[in-house]
Amino acid sequence: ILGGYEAKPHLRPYMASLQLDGQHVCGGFLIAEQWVLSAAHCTEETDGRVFQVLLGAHSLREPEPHKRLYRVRAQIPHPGSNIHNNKDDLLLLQLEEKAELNAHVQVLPWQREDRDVAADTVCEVAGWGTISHSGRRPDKLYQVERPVISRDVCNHRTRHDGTITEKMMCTDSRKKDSCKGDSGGPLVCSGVAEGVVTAGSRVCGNYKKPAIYTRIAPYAAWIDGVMASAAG
Ligand SMILES: NCc1cccc(Nc2n[nH]c3ncnc(Nc4cccc(O)c4)c23)c1
Repeated sequence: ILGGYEAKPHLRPYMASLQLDGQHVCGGFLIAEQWVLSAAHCTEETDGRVFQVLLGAHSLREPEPHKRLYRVRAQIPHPGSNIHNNKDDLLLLQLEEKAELNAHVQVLPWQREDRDVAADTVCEVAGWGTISHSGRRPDKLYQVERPVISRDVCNHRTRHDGTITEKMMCTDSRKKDSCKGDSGGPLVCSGVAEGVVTAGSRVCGNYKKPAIYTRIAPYAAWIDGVMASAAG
């Protein structure tokens, strides 16, 4: 997160850190007791290894009472996701067991109504991604507020030049922005997850490249289907 600030500990109890060998790779969030939603691009450069999911954390390193690392039973990228574009950039992770819910570990409601969030709506994005252009990685969860910008503005030829589909949304990226390692985290508007951070052009903090999020509502049937089929 660039231009943000340290989050109040455990006020975002849905936040997940997707890790490999104890290293934070991507964000994610709890959408059901045994399911985390993240971004399919997070599995690139992992050469098929399975993540572990850290829940209940504020600090990545320090011991905290409700922090717990979960094994993943299955990683299911959206069938339409690929390495060449940002389309369908979603990843469902089934935990080996149901997460133990408490004040520090909670499910985040996600938007099922497929309607655009109005431009200028201020939403929040949080993560353990880089907090400087030099790539400094925080130990603690950071967050930043960002206004939604319209698809038309985001698709302007000087911005993302028509690549933003109706299954994506954008926020202003001037100075304050998501960045490397924040992919997979939720864009939260009025307490509801509306989008999932996707790296897009990978640029951070440049107003000419607004941040791109995969909208969740268009994928409700896929999410429900995967959770139902793997249940039990
Ligand atoms: N704001 C959009 C967004 C969301 C999520 C991730 C990303 N960026 C990145 N995703 N993956 C990456 N691998 C290497 N470098 C990257 N960006 C980077 C890193 C240091 C300085 C800087 O100015 C930009 C990214 C960008």
